[in-house]
Amino acid sequence: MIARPAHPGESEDQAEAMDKAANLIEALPWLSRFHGRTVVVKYGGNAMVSEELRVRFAESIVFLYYAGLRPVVVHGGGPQISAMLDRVGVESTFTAGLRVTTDEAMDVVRMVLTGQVNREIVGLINQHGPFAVGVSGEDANIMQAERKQVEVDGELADIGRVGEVTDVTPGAVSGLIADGRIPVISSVARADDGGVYNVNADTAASALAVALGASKLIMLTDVEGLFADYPANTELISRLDVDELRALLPSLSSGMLPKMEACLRAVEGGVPQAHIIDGRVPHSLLLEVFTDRGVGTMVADAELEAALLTGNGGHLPRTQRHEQTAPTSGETQ
Ligand SMILES: Nc1ncnc2c1ncn2[C@@H]1O[C@H](COP(=O)(O)OP(=O)(O)O)[C@@H](O)[C@H]1O
Ligand SMILES: CC(=O)N[C@@H](CCC(=O)OP(=O)(O)O)C(=O)O
Repeated sequence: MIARPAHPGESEDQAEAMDKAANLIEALPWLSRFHGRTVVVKYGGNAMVSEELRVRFAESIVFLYYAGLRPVVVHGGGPQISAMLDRVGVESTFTAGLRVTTDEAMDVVRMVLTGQVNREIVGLINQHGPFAVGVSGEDANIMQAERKQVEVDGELADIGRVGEVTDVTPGAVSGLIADGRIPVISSVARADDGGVYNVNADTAASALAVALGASKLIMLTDVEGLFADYPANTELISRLDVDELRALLPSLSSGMLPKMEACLRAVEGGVPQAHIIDGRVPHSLLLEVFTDRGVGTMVADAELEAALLTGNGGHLPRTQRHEQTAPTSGETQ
């Protein structure tokens, strides 16, 4: 199928070939900008619900790798954990978008994330070559955590074995990257007392992106991006800066709260761009990295972003491509 009618004197085959070439060459400035850069990709459980999506995701990661970027995958698996908890008859609830994790539930979380989901992602990537190495956030003390305290209606609530990342030791991950591998990391961490903690995968990805000095954090989920006034209004917010995001945070709920907090922390921690994209769209990752329009919601720091793009002939379409700005918090709920 061709994207435009053939010009006079041009065959449909020629028109199709020209379109393909134009699509490829559109990637050139982005290839040059992100060559050799570390990109942390958070793969959410809702974006891995079909075999087709998982296979396409692995292809996108390998494409980034061959294109000269250094992808690091940090994955969740919330729906997969919930399904296993159901199967073994352990109840679980969520508070502020986080799973209340009993000791019993923690065993299941660890088994599903590190033993099942991690293995599957590694296996799919390695269909293309010996690239992916799976690790848990516990390995080599990559992620250390302490028990997280959450405030609910002005009171501190105990949500069990949920970890707040206190420290990231990225050496083992950097070593894998330097060895030409693609690290695939599950969001489980250990605390000083030796206890194992369940870390929200958005939070884990953000902490790793900061510690690795990543150029981008990209989170795949099951919506187009951040909606202005969910669920009443599903108008996509394409771009927002950290001040706009700070103002918006108190109005956010469920899964989007940890996600947007994670974006904020990443950008505050020096990552120039953090994105929420629709993981249900095959290869949305490639559309985000390699096309001028991008997709989803981008949180960016203008100064860091300009520095990231410096040295590329002053061509800054990425700062202009997300034209819509965020509403103020008063407009959102
Ligand atoms: N403002 C919002 N914009 C978009 N999605 C929202 C918003 N508020 C809550 N959500 C919910 O957040 C979900 C994504 O978070 P989550 O289920 O934790 O995904 P993942 O498993 O990918 O981390 C969406 O499916 C949607 O139901
Ligand atoms: C504390 C907490 O909520 N941990 C998450 C970890 C997995 C995760 O974050 O998975 P998604 O990215 O698919 O949501 C959980 O138990 O579901």
